[in-house]
This record gives sequence, C-alpha cells and structure tokens, in this order.
Amino acid sequence: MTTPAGIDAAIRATSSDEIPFALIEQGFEAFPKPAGKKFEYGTTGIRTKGDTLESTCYRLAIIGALRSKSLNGKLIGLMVTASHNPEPDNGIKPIDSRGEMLDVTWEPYCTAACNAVDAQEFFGILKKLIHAYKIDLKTPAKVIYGHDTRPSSPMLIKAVASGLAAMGAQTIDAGLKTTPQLHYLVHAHNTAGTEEAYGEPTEEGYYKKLADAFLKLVEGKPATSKLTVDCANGVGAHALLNIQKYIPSSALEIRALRTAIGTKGALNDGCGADYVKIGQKLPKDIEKDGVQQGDRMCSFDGDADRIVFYYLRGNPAQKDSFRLLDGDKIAALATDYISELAKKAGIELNVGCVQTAYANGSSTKYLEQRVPVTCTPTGVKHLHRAAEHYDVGVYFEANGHGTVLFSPDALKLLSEAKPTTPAAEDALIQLRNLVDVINQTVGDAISDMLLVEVILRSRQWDCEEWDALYEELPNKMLKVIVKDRAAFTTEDAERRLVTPTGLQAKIDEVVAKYKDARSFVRPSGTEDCVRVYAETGLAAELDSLANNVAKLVQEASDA
Ligand SMILES: CC(=O)N[C@H]1[C@@H](OP(=O)(O)O)O[C@H](CO)[C@@H](O)[C@@H]1O
Ligand SMILES: [Mg+2]
Repeated sequence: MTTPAGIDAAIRATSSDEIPFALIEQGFEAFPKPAGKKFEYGTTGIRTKGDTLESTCYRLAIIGALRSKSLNGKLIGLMVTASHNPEPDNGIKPIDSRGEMLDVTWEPYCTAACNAVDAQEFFGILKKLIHAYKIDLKTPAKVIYGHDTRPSSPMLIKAVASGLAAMGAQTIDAGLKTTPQLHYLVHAHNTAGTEEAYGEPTEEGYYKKLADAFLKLVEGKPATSKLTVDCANGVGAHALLNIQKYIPSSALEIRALRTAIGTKGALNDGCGADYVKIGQKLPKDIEKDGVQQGDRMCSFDGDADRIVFYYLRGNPAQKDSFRLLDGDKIAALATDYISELAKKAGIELNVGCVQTAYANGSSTKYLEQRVPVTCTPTGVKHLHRAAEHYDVGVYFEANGHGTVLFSPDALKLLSEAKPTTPAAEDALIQLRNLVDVINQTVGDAISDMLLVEVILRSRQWDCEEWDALYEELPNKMLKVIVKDRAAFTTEDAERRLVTPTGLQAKIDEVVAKYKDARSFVRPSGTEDCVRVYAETGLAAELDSLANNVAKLVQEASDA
C-alpha cells in the first residue's frame, strides 16, 4: 500500500480531530464544478459526460475517505467507469467494504456534495455526514481506485487521487480493472488473513481463484465447442486475455473478438452486451468474422460486469434466426442447476431468485414454478440485498448483470456436510467449487461466463437445448427524451408510475387493449431519459404497444 507523496501535512491534519479544510479547499478550486451542471447519484454512482466529472471525482474521493473512516479504516473502493454507456461518458462508483455497493443512506450526501456551489457549502455537507455517522476523524482511511478504458479516465483518476491525498488517505492505485475485479479486490483485502479470506488480494489472485475452480468443475467432462466472446472493445478484453493464461484452450477454447482497447470511438460501438440485448441482434458486422449457425457466442459490456449469450438458430440469413440467452435465461440455468446439485448432495438449501420488472414474463413464470422469486427496483444494489435473504440467492437483471450469493449458513452447511453416497459427494464437491468460480461481490462477466460454461458442459447442452427452457414473450425497450425525468416517480418496484398524475391510468388503459401485455415506465438512473418497457403475447402487436405508451409519456412531458 502506498501513501501519495507530499501529503505529510494532510496526514498530520487527519490524525487530529479536524478535517483538513485548507487542503481540501485547494483541490476544490483546482477542480471547479461546471456552472449550472446538476449531478445525481443514480442506479450505480454518478454517471454523465466524462469531461464534466473532475469536480465530482474529487469530491467523491473525499467522501470515500470518510466512508472508510466510518468503517473503522476498512478499505473501500472507487471505480471510474460508465459501463455500457457511449465512450465520451464516464462515472464514479464507490464500493463498500464487503465489495458491495455503497450504503444507500450515503447517496443523498454524495449528490449534495457534488452539487455544492462553493467550498463552504461542501464543508457543511461533510460536517453533517461526520455528525450523522459519528465518524472518528482520527481513524485512518484506506481507498483503492481503478478505472476502465475510457479516454477521460486518466484525467478523472487524477482528481480522485487529489481528493484522497487531501484527506491523507492510504491508497492503492489499482489501474486498469474490470468493475468486478475492483469489487473482488476490496473484499479480498478486507478479509485477508481472516477465516473468511475471499482470495489473494491481487488481480492475479482473482484470475487464479476463478480459473482453479473452473478447471476442477470441468475436469473429466468432454469439452464443448469454442466460445466466441465480444469484449465490447473494453477492459473485458484485458481480463479475458489474462484469464486465458490460467485456463488452457484444451479446457475452454475461446475466440475473442472486439478487443481493440484504446481505439478511439470503439468502446461499446456496435457491440457489447447492451447493444446486443437492446437491439436483440448480433454485434455489428460480426458476420464478417465468420460466425456460423449454432456457434455459442457472448458479449461483455464496457466494464465487464454484464454478459449475454446468443446463437443463430436455423438459416442465419433470416432475421429471426438470432436467439438471445440473456440474464433471465442465465438465472433459469443457474437456479435449476444449483437446486439439483443441492438435492443430489442431500442438503436443504432455500434457493431463491431475484429479478426486476424488466425480467421477461415467461422467465418469471418459469422460475416461480420452481423457487421463490422476488422483484426489486432496477440496479444491482437492490437485487444484491434481496438475494441475501436466501441461502442461495440467484440474482440477474435481464441485461445480464448478476451473480449468485451463498449465505454464511449455506457455506457452513456445504463445508460440514457428510455425504453418504459417491453421487452425493460428487454433487457436494461441485457445489463447493461453484462457490469459488462465482464472484459473489457483484455481477461479473468473466465469472458468469465460466459458470454458464460449467453448467452447459455438465449437462452436455448446446445453446438450443438451454434456450428450450422457456420461450420469451416478445419484448421491447424504448427511450423517451423528456423535459424533466425527475417528474416521473414510481412505486411497486418501479412497475407503476405515481407521477405525472394520471399517466399510469392511461397506460393501464392502453395495455388492456393487447393480449397478455405488460408495459411500465421509469426514469433511467444512468441516462437522461425515461425508459418504456413493453411485452406482449403477440409479436405483431409489440411495436404498437411500445409506441403508444411512449407517446403517452411524451405527451405527459410536453403538457
Ligand atoms: C433497463 C436496464 O437495463 N437498466 C440498466 C441501466 O440502468 P437505468 O437506471 O435503467 O439507466 O444501467 C444500470 C447500470 O449498469 C443497470 O443496473 C440497469 O439494469
Ligand atoms: Mg457494466
């Protein structure tokens, strides 16, 4: 761990009961807030155009240091990324000490701090935070920070480092990382040397942990055909290349595409998990890479915390030959597999599934026939918390962001179980290794990719067999640009609008005209738009439903 140079004064200052206001003020002036710009802590940190975010990064670094102090000096993380958003966007996301998202009660302080117009207002917010959480300023702060491949990331990292230096925090500059790697590192550092040690707290340690577990899980099982991976021209390409050092191609043959890290304009452009999921189509021009019918393919997003799979069924020239295996299908695959293993191992585990309103109706129906299912608002922070209520909580957003959590009780059961038959012992060993191949801190494209590969191989399934679990209802998502997205508020896990007044009743009226239809509207927490989701029993009616609901939204905004 390194302490940034030239901050002795700051360290002295923070080892007293004082906040180093004078030092903080210097940086405050050096990273001015763009006039008139309003920041908002959204679905996952603060995200907007990268060139407007220096002040935000500086201020959230200071809050990050306070968060670490409030947790007795445990390491917290700061990730600079805007995930699947266009390349000019960027963002910053704090990570709490167990590798999970920042405690939501801190979010309003983050929003207020980033919007403060002068140093005095900013100091006032810091003081309130210190008072509300009874923060002992003498406690040292430890913060690790990392970034994805965006051109604005180095500039924003400088602002982060300055904020941490002003606070005299001990820091680890993790450099280029996938978002889930940074979550892993936070948890691994904080548990190192304890009974709960999560893994070696290095990037290498991350690859080794996942790869070792994967190799044990597939040992003796006939290899499947090669997997084609679209890395979205992002940091996922770096991670994929590195994990291949630990997984020989005889164990998993990977063909990595869209690996052009640093090529201007390439990130998420015509590729990546979001492009594929929203457009329900192949990455642009991938046919030129010789993709064939039946090939197993997947796409990461820009910071490699999401994954969706897909393949071509029937004649690849036909538009409907594209078949998506999204987060919902991954959840179904994982839920069934883990439930079966638990049964075979003779262990009672309460397996549950967590989804959002974006989950396809068919997936919810499929899962509800098997396990308890919870619906939460959008954003992994909500799903993660809900998944903690189960012994094994499988959570996935439809867009492919998710993971599986094993509770401390479940882990204890797994380690203490005494299987009575060889088959039960096999299942138990498989479960124990699954725990290690899954990144339990957050959704992780690399870890989820390996999990899916293990299950498909174990079942000796191709994509078509996996796809056959259920048939999706036709669905579509639209963005509507409105005057003020804050005017749209929701209830019932975002499935119904509260305001604008009267709009929900109009949506209900429209939806009732279509067969087996569902539609809901919510403001995005990462983009300046309102999202419309529509799902119908009849594909021919889908566009009409989505467009009619979008029209109602536009009218309500213009009114
Ligand atoms: C419909 C949808 O996919 N929304 C995404 C998107 O959030 P919005 O609040 O919808 O912009 O980005 C989030 C962060 O990646 C992700 O958690 C979420 O699921
Ligand atoms: Mg992402």
